[in-house]
Amino acid sequence: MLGQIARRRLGLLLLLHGQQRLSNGLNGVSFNQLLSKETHRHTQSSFNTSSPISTMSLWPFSFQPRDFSLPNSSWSPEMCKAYDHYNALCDTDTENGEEKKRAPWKKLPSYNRSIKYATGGIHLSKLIQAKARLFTRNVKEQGATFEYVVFVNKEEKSCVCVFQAGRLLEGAPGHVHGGAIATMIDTVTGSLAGYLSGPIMTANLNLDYRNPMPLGSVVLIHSALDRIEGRKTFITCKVTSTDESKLYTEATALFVSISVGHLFGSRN
Ligand SMILES: CCCCCCCCCCCCCC(=O)SCCNC(=O)CCNC(=O)[C@H](O)C(C)(C)COP(=O)(O)OP(=O)(O)OC[C@H]1O[C@@H](n2cnc3c(N)ncnc32)[C@H](O)[C@@H]1OP(=O)(O)O
Repeated sequence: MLGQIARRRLGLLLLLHGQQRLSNGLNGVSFNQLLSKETHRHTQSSFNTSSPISTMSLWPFSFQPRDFSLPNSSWSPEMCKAYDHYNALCDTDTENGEEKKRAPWKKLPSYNRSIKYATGGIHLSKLIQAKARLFTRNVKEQGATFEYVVFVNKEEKSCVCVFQAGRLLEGAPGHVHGGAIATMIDTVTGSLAGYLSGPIMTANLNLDYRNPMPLGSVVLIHSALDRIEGRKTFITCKVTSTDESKLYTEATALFVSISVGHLFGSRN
């Protein structure tokens, strides 16, 4: 029984890669209504987290989980500028909540773990490893590691991530570790594949490092759907400077759609 509940919850969570899907679960409340578009308000309100939910509900999140992809004081002016640029391309709401325009761009929210907001009590928590944290969001010090925000263009089936690499990501002296770059590429291409195809796992990731990326720099990670063949979703990716004049890394990735049971050791 608990296994069934966990599988159902995890199925929901794995589907929730996109803001569109997230907003569908908010009882008609647009996710944009929960997010301020003003950078300073983002900075103040993003530290608010909600208290745990003790009762069972079909919705696994509390209403205002902390979104780690909102501006904070560690963001450089270049990071804020890129964020503002893409955020301005997203849907906007009027004051009474009705959408003023429909834009193809959506900002994806980013949590340190989805499970924190699941309900179901102690038994479910044990099943889903309550101490687990998303790798890219597991250092509390802001700006020390991965600062990033992902914007998806649903019409073009592409996305752009604005990424600021913190001082704890050093590889070659003064430059970003290749594994940290690969982590971000996996995260961004995986987010796009999950947004488009539902529950997936990375099957193959190919990287070409073209230029060293200075530590502390802000880059754009552009990802786009190449093709879908049955269970296989192929994504292309390139990492550039914010003015796109410099190419840092190119990549291709293959994601395979999985059943939720795959994560529990079942291949069915
Ligand atoms: C809101 C909450 C969200 C929070 C999330 C935040 C975002 C984070 C996003 C993070 C994202 C990060 C995510 C992560 O980091 S996921 C972690 C890293 N990945 C893994 O651990 C995956 C391990 N591998 C597996 O589990 C299985 O091998 C998979 C599931 C991949 C396939 O096993 P399965 O038994 O299911 O399928 P199959 O073997 O019949 O193959 C099916 C098809 O695929 C083709 N194939 C398979 N492998 C390869 C290969 N290497 N190159 C080329 N092709 C390959 C194969 O030929 C076949 O093609 P065809 O013959 O049908 O044509």
